[in-house]
Amino acid sequence: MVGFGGKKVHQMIVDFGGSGFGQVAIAVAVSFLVRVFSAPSPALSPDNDLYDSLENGSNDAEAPGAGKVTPVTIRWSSVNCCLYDRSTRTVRFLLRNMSGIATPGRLLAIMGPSGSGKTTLLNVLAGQVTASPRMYLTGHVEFNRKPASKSACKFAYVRQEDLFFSQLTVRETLSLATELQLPNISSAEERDEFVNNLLFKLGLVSCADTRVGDAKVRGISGGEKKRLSLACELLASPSVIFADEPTTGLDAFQAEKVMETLQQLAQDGHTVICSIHQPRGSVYSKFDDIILLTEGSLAYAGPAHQEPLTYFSKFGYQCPDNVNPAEFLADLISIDYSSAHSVYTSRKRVDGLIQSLSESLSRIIYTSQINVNDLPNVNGLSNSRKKITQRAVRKKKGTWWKQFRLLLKRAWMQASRDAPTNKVRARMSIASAIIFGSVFWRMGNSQTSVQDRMGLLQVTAINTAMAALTKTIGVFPKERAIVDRERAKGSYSLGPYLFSKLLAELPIGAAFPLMFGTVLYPMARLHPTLQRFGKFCGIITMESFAASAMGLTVGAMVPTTEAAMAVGPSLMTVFIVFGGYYANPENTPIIFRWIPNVSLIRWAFQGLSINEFSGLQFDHQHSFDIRTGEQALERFSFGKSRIRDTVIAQNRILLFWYFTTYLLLEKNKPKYEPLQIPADDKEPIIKTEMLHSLQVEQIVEAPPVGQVDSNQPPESAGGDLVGPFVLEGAK
Ligand SMILES: Nc1ncnc2c1ncn2[C@@H]1O[C@H](COP(=O)(O)OP(=O)(O)OP(=O)(O)O)[C@@H](O)[C@H]1O
Repeated sequence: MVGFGGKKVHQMIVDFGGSGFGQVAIAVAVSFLVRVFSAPSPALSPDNDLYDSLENGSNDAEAPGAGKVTPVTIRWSSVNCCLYDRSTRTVRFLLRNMSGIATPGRLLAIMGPSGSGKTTLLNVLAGQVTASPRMYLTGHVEFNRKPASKSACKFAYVRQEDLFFSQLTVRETLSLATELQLPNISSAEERDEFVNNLLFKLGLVSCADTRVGDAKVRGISGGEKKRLSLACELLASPSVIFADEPTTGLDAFQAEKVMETLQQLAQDGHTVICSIHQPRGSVYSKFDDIILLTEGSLAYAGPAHQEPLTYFSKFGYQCPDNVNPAEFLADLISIDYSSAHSVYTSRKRVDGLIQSLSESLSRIIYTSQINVNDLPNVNGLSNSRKKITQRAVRKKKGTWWKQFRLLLKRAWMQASRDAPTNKVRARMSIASAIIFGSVFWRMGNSQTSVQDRMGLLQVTAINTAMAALTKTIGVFPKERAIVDRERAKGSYSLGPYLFSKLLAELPIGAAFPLMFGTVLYPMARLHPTLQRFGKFCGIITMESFAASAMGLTVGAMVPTTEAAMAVGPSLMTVFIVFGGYYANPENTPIIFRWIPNVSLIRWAFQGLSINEFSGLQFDHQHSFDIRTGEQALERFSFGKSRIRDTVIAQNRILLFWYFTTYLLLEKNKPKYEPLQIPADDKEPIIKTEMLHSLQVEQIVEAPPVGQVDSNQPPESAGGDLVGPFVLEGAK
């Protein structure tokens, strides 16, 4: 049997496990530690096949950091995405009969009004449609003529929301991401050169040493954040780059810079697909191909520039001179909701365009072939990068310790540099100590001081726990989104992440309870010895960490900060009620009697009480008066307890919450909807369970394609259609 601190493990279990909870906590803690200390676990990847295959690598794909860009052509056809609405019992088509192609070396923009399905299409192509029982996805998506589920190519997905650790500089962000994702670049010089090249390529040199920043502290600009997102995604040398509305929220200059970067990446051999709402003229001119979407259907797909204008002019829609083509196209495919008449006419126009395109797509003319040999096969990241990549890069993640070291460094930078948050926490700790100290000013040894002391120790336990809990749930859901993204890339495992987080936050997390104790202790004149003061601070520090760990669990359980803010304090209220002061468990129904054993407030209160009351003498007049601190402890059923019990219990609780966080993060990792192969390409399939609850006529299509008045000129355009699509390979 393994010895632990001079004791046998089984003996410790017996010691801890006086209660059932003790044994369960030991069991989960041991399995947690076993898991955490075991060899690095495989990267966690989303549950879809495409992602799995990307993660596992294949013959075609290079290992991370390989630097070579394998040219990838993406084709998709008959893609339908339906959403079932239980309340109205209708099915809505978010995407209807989508087909298209994206080729290496070209920048494809998906344009359309808000809600037209741009992000949904991008997600389908990236295999990242969030799984939902109400969603159904059918169609074919191929990467280099292999079904997406079987192909293996590396792709990057730059999402609308840029998420970073706000206290790191641009260079530090990239450097740490490089170390985590490309552990085989071991020399610091090589890594620096690699990062410098990325900074140069993405136009981030001028802000390389600026902190990313957040809402509290201004950092780099929105455009620079977007380019930093791109730089982080480029580390893995992706063949395909998806960018969801990369210009949203940026001014015209920044938007242009971002689009210039994407254009450059396309010219370097990547297949670049971005969604964009309504670009200005100079941005539009950078697109090689465009897809126009309206209400989930295709209105145009093919080359950009003049071609769409020529195409629509055949239906009588001429783009006036000096009008931004992107604005003209956006207006053409939008429904005008300003009046009933405008809705009618614009819908008729849009339906006609959709109908015309769906007819012409069945006769697609493949006018050009992309010769992949003409494309640069290395994405221009400099000779050093090529040099680095010529080495066989086999390993995907660093060792457990390397991951731990890097994550610890990052967590420490984030925690120690966050001056605004730390200042607020310090002020709050001191302010609450002053308030409590003023209320319980210089307590004496009278009989009434027994109650005062108990009250003060209880509010101290509650205040410490609430402060730590709210701080954690305020920031963790956002951090979790970053961690989910990084883990999906296979950068690291959960064990080193959680461990490094705990360790990095120890010194700073301990500072605030210490400040609180230093101010409160003399003000309230608690048990006046240095040793008791040390124990007081130790107990509340430990409680603060246990409450933080509980905050992590709440943050991992619910999707947003708002939800966490609702759940966390409610859960804590239960522990407050059973905190040792308000309710005596022996008087509560038997089903609640276990709660005090898991209440971090109760354990803190118990420890603080023992620390305070042991050895105290009280003034007394009557025989029933409390004479000693020990008698006071007896009244609260703490007579036989020791401070050691608190220490053990708080550690047990902390481990329990960390373990639960681990499980929840594993369980709640993003899951994606698989793409079903349609039985009949012409008809979208609807999940059987949806059909069971539907009348056929209740299937609503958005938009109703083909209900067009044949007398109207644009919709009647017939045999002379220009096949707007340029697809590779067919003749
Ligand atoms: N998981 C989902 N559940 C419910 N509705 C959804 C879901 N995904 C997409 N939708 C709906 O599908 C439509 C298309 O959404 P999508 O985000 O693809 O549009 P978009 O063109 O990217 O819009 P925007 O330009 O405003 O970002 C929207 O009406 C959206 O509400």
